[in-house]
Amino acid sequence: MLLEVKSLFKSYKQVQAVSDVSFTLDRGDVLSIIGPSGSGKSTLLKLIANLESSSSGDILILGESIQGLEKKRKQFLYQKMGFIFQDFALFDHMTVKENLELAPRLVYKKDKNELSNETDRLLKLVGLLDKKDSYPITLSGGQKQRIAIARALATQPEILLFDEPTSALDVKSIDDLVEIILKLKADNIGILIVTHDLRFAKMVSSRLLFMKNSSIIFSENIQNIDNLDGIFDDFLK
Ligand SMILES: Nc1ncnc2c1ncn2[C@@H]1O[C@H](COP(=O)(O)OP(=O)(O)OP(=O)(O)O)[C@@H](O)[C@H]1O
Repeated sequence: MLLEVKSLFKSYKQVQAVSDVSFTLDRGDVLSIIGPSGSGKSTLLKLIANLESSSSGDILILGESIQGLEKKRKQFLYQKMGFIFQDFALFDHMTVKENLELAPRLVYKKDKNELSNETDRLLKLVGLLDKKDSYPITLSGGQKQRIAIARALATQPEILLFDEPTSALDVKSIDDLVEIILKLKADNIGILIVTHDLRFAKMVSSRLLFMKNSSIIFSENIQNIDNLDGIFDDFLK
């Protein structure tokens, strides 16, 4: 199992943001967490990405609990996880190539040739090899996101986390994103997506988790969901 979330809780003073959330993510799974605003989706993603600490519960990466681990082992496990932020978080003063090569250069100490070959491979995967020497400011929202995906892949993660990936995209860019996610799924990467976008979730997911009032109230494999829109209408009531 790539990722296992066990009875996770998070509260902020009076607010219970995440209550008793459990699920698993396996290789080649695309899991979308859907829910109304304030239901706890972003908090859950932050807990998984180690950007916030939980009040209780456990997270296992590649079968290993992250609790009480020594720093190096924890770092190693978190390197298995790539995060694509809603605002993409690219470094504007660096070219696309420099953005992609920063982390692998620091983490894996690869030489220039190796880095350059890997950069070309990743940029081909996201269809943007011709933007290698461009600066992020010259790219469209959809292109920035594809670069953010390539950058996340540069450290060879097995799990990818996406926060609201379609929020800044036009229809064509969403179609491109769907294609990339399905390629990554076929490469056996486990993908967790937080989204409001049911149409998109339907196109990429193998399983949907519906979150409401800080808990997962319903989880179903996509092939078992016939009338998705009907379910969602009921769910939002
Ligand atoms: N840093 C914080 N301090 C206090 N309360 C917070 C904090 N972050 C989130 N919350 C609260 O936790 C609850 C869940 O918020 P969260 O952002 O996880 O929801 P969400 O489902 O991601 O919403 P949206 O779809 O609008 O982004 C909300 O009531 C929110 O106000």
